[in-house]
Amino acid sequence: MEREVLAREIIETCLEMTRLGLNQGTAGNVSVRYQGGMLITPTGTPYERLTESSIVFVDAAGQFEEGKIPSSEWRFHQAVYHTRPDANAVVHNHAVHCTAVSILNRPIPAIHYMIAVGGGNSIPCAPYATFGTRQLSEHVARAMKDRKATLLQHHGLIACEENLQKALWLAHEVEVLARLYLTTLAIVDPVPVLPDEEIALVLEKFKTYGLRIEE
Ligand SMILES: C[C@H](O)[C@@H](O)[C@@H](O)C(=O)COP(=O)(O)O
Ligand SMILES: [Zn+2]
Repeated sequence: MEREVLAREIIETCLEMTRLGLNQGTAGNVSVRYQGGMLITPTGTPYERLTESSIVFVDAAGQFEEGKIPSSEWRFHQAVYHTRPDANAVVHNHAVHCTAVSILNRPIPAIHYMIAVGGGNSIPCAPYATFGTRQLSEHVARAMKDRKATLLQHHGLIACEENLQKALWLAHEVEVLARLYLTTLAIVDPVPVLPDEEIALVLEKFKTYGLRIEE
């Protein structure tokens, strides 16, 4: 796809993320895999101010275009693309319920069968490291080796998918799971969970069932 079209899709994804209540201020960032590297949102820029020319190309070596500064988190986006060849889009946000669970430093367990959207029986919580660091990107790579989403301790959420629409959809689903988890956790701890065999069955069914949107 042409760079300008992808840049517009990135901006639409950012704006939709805010409309869905998944983000606030300049928190979060969005990227797509592009020409061996990625196209990514610039650092510290309110989404409503973004234009196609604000989007930054970062190459495989981590070099970026002159005169533009990519998201401070380009390293963990790059780590996801290395770790997950199936991912073409990455979304990061500070959604309130995901971030609240991350502060408790807990994975989201199999409280609902939709946990399988993340590729397993839990949404993990990657250990804390300062934002923008190589250490954080290493934690992300480890957590997302066998998952499409992870919480970031004391920080937020990352989700990846084959395209931007699906990555945003996944981020929204995980936020719903986090909300369900916190709601039930206020009543009982540990929260009842589905057995691994049931999640394995749902994972199998999800191979042919999922979000259907026209490209
Ligand atoms: C401090 C940053 O907000 C950090 O939380 C980062 O992870 C983020 O969400 C937005 O940073 P960028 O504007 O640099 O993408
Ligand atoms: Zn962040």
